[in-house]
Amino acid sequence: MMSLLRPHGLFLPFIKRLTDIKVCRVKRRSQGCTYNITVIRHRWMKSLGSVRDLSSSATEKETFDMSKFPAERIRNFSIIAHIDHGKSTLADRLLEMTGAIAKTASNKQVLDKLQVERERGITVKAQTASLFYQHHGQTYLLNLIDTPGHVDFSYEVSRSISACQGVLLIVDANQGIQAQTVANFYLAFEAQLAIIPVINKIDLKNADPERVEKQIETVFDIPKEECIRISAKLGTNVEQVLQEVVKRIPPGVVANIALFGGRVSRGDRIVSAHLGKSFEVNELGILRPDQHPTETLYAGQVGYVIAGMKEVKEAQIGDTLYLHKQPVEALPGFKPAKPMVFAGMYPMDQSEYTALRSALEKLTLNDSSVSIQKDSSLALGAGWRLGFLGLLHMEVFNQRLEQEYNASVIITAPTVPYKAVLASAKLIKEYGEEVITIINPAQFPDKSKVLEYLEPMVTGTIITPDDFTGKIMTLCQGRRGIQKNMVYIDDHRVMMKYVFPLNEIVVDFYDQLKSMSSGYASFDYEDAGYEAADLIKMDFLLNGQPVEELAVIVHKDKAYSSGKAICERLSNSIPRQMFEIAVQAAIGSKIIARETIKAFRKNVLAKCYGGDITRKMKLLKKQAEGKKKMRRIGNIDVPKDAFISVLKRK
Ligand SMILES: Nc1nc2c(ncn2[C@@H]2O[C@H](COP(=O)(O)OP(=O)(O)OP(=O)(O)O)[C@@H](O)[C@H]2O)c(=O)[nH]1
Repeated sequence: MMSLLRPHGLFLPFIKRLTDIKVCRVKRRSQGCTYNITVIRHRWMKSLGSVRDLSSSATEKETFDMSKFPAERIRNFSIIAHIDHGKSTLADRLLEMTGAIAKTASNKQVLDKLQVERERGITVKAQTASLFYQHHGQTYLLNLIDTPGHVDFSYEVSRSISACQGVLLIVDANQGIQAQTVANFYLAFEAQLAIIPVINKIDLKNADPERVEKQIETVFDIPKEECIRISAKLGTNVEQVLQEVVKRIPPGVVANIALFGGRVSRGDRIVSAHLGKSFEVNELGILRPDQHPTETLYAGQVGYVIAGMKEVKEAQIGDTLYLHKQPVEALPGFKPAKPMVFAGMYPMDQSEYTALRSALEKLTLNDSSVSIQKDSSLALGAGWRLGFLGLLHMEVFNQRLEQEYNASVIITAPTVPYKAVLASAKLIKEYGEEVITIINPAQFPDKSKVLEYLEPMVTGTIITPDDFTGKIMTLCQGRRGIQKNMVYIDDHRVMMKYVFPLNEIVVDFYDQLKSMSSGYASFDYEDAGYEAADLIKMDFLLNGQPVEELAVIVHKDKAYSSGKAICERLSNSIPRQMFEIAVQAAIGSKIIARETIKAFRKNVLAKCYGGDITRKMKLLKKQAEGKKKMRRIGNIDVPKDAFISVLKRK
């Protein structure tokens, strides 16, 4: 009975791993046994009503009697794959076939709920849905957790994976195994999950499922007989997928036991072990994928709970919740997501500060992987320093701010978390620690204070058709990459492993890799610790004034080339103004590069001779609107995108 707390059981990892679906854990002691109940707080779904309304398409809202599902009829599984290999499409088909949603065109990609997800066609947030599936006269409860495909969100993937006992590993029948397929496979493999390889898009003209089966045998050592060939789009063989889920994925270890014990009901008081605060359970239920209230959730079941929590801090993922007056020890093993890219965020105009703060609070409520702290800058005023999982994550966050909260912000050049080992006991006392983390170039300590600087490293996996290996190796060397390994995974495809400084790949590496391989190469990376590096801080000056928000930390060997390149990009992105502007790069007091932006007077009324005042007003208004997208630094108008675009190599 006590195996409920096993680290790879349903509850602990599930709670550890889901972000937006607020998962809480309730442990209950009863008759001498400890029971563990998972409840999910799913607040943000409500606010997305405008994006999607399933209430008419889903079956009538009903209250489910969850006590009717013994653990042997529960399967918790996840769909993992490289981006665009068809996870969301398959998830939609599974939802349709189990009647969780109606079969209509408007229900496409039901689990992709965010506007940004629909626009970009990518999944950002892991979603969960409970499916009821009839198999051999029995009803099974299948908890499906959809996952994102992009590297930035692999954190969400590992969250989802740990909640499961099995995964569907989707591989595109045309593209074959890609870098994230490999990364995701290992996540599932290390978690000792049942892995069902599913070859999708067999309807495509160029589909070559046999070649993909061979790759799966070579790379993952899974016999090709275990692969299921499907077309998620047409529904071909999708029924077989559900059957195999029931057959091959074991029921949850924890759920086996939990069913006979603990439960949480509406009206119960639960206490957060993390905060010691108590909350009343106002509502709870399961997800199909809509919220369906139930009176009670029993151990072994997955659902949501709304418990009057008001701030994101009150719903820490990984927290242990227990029933009031029945305290338990908080469960270990919770590891928060680690931001890898930091950037400053400022309102376009200081008058928008309060509105932006409220938007940030709301948005971080459903994306707890974003770290946030107050910051301020001479040029940009009061703002924040935010930490993201990667650059795409940052862009998606920014896009959501604009779309969902109508907020317009300046994001400064992103930086990775560097470290510095301080040189003297006095400094250690002053900073409070021997090794400090630098997430803002403005805090970069001078060389005289430091024994050594350290930079974060990653191990990158690249899979590419062999035509492009030469070019890609040159690209990797240019990014200070060290090759560790190179193998053929079939007749034409090569898998390469490199160790890179994170800084070198975080901004534009993926874009360059894609464009030089005509989109065929794929890339994924994982944390590889820190290494000593010769780092310096480089400042940029506009008309002789250093602009702190433009400062970057670079490797010494690259200082001159990147200083020159950034000056060029800045001079291209700052529009001509009524006076000449000097753009300079400096290390300490030494100027190492310079560009000049020529003066230019744009008189928008020049063509408006005489008369029509309304036309004049219109032109002036248009000019004023253009200016709104600029931020004045000193007397220079700088476009809001200049800060981030300076780091993007063309
Ligand atoms: N021809 C064909 N196209 C498919 C099939 N399954 C998915 N697609 C298409 O492939 C594209 C990507 O599918 P998605 O389901 O969005 O892929 P995904 O893996 O969820 O993507 P991310 O969420 O961004 O990781 C879409 O244009 C789908 O219509 C299939 O079986 N056959």
